Amino acid sequence: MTEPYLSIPLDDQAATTLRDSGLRPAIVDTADDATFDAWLSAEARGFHARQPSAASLAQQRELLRHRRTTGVYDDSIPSPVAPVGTVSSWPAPLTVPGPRAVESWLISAVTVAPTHRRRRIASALLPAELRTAAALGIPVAALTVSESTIYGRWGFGPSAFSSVWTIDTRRAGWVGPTTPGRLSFTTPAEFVETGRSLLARQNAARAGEVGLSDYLSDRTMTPLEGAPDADKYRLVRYDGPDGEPEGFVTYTITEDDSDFTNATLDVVALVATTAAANAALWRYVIEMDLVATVRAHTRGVDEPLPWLVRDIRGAKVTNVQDHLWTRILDVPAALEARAYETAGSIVLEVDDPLGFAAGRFRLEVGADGTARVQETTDGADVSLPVGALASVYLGAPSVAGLAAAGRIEGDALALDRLFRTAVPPRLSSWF
Ligand SMILES: CC(=O)SCCNC(=O)CCNC(=O)[C@H](O)C(C)(C)COP(=O)(O)OP(=O)(O)OC[C@H]1O[C@@H](n2cnc3c(N)ncnc32)[C@H](O)[C@@H]1OP(=O)(O)O
Repeated sequence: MTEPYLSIPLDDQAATTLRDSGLRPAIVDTADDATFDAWLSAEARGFHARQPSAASLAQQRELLRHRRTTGVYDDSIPSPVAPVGTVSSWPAPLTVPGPRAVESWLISAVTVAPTHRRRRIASALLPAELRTAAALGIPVAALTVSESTIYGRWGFGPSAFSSVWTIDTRRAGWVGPTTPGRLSFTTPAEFVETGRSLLARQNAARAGEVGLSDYLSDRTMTPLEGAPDADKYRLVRYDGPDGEPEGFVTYTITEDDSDFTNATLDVVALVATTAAANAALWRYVIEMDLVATVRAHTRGVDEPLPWLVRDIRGAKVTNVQDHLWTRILDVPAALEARAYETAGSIVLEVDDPLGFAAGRFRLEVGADGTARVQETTDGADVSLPVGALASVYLGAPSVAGLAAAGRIEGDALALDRLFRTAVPPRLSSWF
């Protein structure tokens, strides 16, 4: 049986707008290899990536067929087979504070050919994705972004930030705990099912993470066709003292030909379902012989590394940036889906020019942290645009900054007390 999200037709409004501009939007038949290959190649071109090889196209066809795939075609150009606009989307659970899960609409592969940029193609496609998600009854949309200046205009807000680390291994030194488990090399072939289930467990336990498709899970363990350094991938698992798997790290090492002791280790993914696994895997990479520098990206902003090393300045955060962006489409469903760490009541006035989330809502949180949300005519305690609501939705400490910027008006402290969580949200993958 076809999933409802795959059979839902093209959004009428976007189709009309694009046709009025001489373009032809279409849902791509991902079972048709030639059409799908042209779409995949156009997407790669849109991100300035290499033209995918035949092997890469075959792999992507296999792994990405489950996505709702949209192309925008310009039949007036000499080679109209390649779309001039692309987007793909699919439903997945988003972990919210509790931890609990809310159904979300993940949007990816948003590209417009440089030859057709700034003709409002993305402006037709993005609201169409939101209407499609709303029609499916999905209360939240989410994406990871190439640029942080694009999606705010459609009501998205940055909801989880990520950090990049550069560790001088000799300076940092290890003072973290000695862990009771066991490390060993493995291979994607023997570990993939275990790895997938570790990722699922890790991600279900942390607000901001999403449920990963096999494609997204597997690329944390095994390089995709054509990935640079594919032959350098190493995969090490950590099993607890009872022999149960608790995490893994995938990494590459690049040697310095002029100095054997100056190699750089790049962490592809470090996945942990326990604090012991997190510590053991960090220790493993930091204490690697011949490695002077360890680099890791897409970590949480609360990574415990500074407390695990002897010299805090040997483990530097070299970047913190917005990573997960969410868009609330149904305020009661989204806010009721998460848990809250304190009881209370607040009336929110939400401004949403696209209409999905606009209104005034009373959020009442009981002693057990469960919320009830209803439309109300009571006076608002707080007024905010839908993008600001997205930025506080998952518990990030963003209220004060948004209030300072004038984007949250009213009792910001009360909002912060209710929404903020002790552990900030994190998304440790790209989609
Ligand atoms: C979830 C993801 O896939 S993230 C990946 C996003 N894609 C990329 O980065 C690939 C390279 N960029 C592109 O393909 C295109 O520039 C896109 C998709 C970002 C925008 O497509 P376009 O069709 O040119 O955008 P469109 O003409 O609809 O412009 C809409 C608005 O966004 C603005 N805008 C478009 N691109 C950008 C940008 N890169 N940065 C900031 N603003 C932008 C436009 O100025 C316009 O603003 P306005 O509504 O205030 O007038």
